Amino acid sequence: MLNNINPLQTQAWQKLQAHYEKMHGVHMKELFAQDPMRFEAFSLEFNHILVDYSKNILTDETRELLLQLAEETQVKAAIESMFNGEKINRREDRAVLHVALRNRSNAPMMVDGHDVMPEVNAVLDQVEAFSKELISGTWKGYTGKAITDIVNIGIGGSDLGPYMVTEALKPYQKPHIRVHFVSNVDGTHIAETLKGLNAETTLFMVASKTFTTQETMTNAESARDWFLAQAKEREHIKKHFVAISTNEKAVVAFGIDAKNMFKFWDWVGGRYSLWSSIGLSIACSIGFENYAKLLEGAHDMDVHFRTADFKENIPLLLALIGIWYGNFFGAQSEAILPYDQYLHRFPAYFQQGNMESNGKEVDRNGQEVNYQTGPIIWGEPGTNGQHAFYQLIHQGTKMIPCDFLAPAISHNPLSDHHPKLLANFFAQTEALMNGKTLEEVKTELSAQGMSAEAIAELAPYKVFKGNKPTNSILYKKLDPYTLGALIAMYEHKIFVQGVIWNIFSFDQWGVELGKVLAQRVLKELHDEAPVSTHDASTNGLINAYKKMRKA
Ligand SMILES: O=P(O)(O)OC[C@H]1O[C@@H](O)[C@@H](O)[C@@H](O)[C@@H]1O
Repeated sequence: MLNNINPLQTQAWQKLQAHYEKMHGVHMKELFAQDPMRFEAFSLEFNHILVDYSKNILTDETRELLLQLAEETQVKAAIESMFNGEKINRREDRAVLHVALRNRSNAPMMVDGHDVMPEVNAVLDQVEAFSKELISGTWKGYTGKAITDIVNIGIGGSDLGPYMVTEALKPYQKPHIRVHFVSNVDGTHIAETLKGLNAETTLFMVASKTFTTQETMTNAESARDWFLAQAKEREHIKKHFVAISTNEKAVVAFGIDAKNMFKFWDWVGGRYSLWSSIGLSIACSIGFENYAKLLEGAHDMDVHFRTADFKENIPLLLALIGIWYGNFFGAQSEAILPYDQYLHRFPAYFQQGNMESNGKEVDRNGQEVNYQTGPIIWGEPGTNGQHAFYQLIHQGTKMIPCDFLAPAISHNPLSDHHPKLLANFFAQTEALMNGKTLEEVKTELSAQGMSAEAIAELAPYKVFKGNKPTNSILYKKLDPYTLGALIAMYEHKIFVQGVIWNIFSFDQWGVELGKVLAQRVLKELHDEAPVSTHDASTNGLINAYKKMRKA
């Protein structure tokens, strides 16, 4: 079971607090100057993924104390509880076993005393068979034509994962199958997606764990209307709609053949579900063999996470570094900056992964925490971000620890693009670390022939303090295996942080409020009469909306 330890009560926390007093004035430049082996001491490798965490404000002692924090908060036992299928999602009384979905060793994984692997494998077989039929064109639409376009309809975990992965693995996509994602209840999303599609050759995947989510069901109904406007017969739905869900009753009620339902289980959290049949769109886009490699990469990272010594445990160390900045330096956010265009949805994916998991203020005793929990996650691909928001990272008043990710080999080695991209990747972390002193700026400006007066005026603006922490994650090539490993790495980082913060990472009660409120307001929007049931602002806005629509 999970511990119930307030991290502030640990000895390690007290020691880290004292250690922080020593460390917060230290410049990383000094740490590099003191230790020529710093890169070797603070970097790790995992199957063609190099994680360099040496550009952080930490020493051996910091690492030891952080590792002690992980010991004292019983992270090891928590990892075992997850892998052993214990109900660590306690407020929903569920196990947390997405690791079973990618358990390529096939060793038994137990939930409620039974091995889930046979069911997991059965659904994977179903995914494999279906994706093969679809890709080979054996699966035919209602007029006998092969499918050319897949539309995945889902939101949150039923959208972000498959969308991110299919974008990331575009080089592996089967060219004759296009995949589209519709998530927003804004009718524009589905309307624009359906433009140019042909009902005869389009297959909809309605992806929803609950099969009750308003956005998804509304989009699915509109997709069905669009389809039936052309196909006419309801009977044809079964050739063009499949469902991915845990709710068979609702799937059948929608008109989807139970045979075309791909199930998963309540022990798979939405934001951890791309490894389940929610990954069907991925398998149909890149082929099952590639999807299996994605699972394999994640599985190998799982094994690393479960078995590696803490000092060499990549997800664990990344988690501890995050805690070091969030809880001691007061950093509010973390940026994920992929120097890999294919990963353009990766930050958005982990925005949900991280913020829905660890955006919690109540601990495992039901008490409000008196320390910081989950960070704000954001980011955009480099080099675009450099020309947009890096200014604040370099010279703003906030500390923003950044993860830089990049492939050594590009899928698109056009002329000098990749060396230029990677030059930026290396230069940025170096600049963020070193900064530029006033002296350096002055020397530079005077070499340009500037007058002493002009230098005095301009120089302060050109100073970079540096000492901005970064992790550099350099991988050989973005293939399915590597992507699987990278995703699992971040998932486990989030898990460790939740354990240490003594919060429940696998529920998401905070999302529920909006759903309930929107239902109430929706009823009022269907009525023409002005409303007076809310606060003055909300009443004013709703009534203005009603008036604008009439005018
Ligand atoms: O897959 P369904 O059930 O449609 O849920 C979709 C999403 O809904 C949100 O409210 C959250 O709870 C997410 O974790 C979830 O992924």
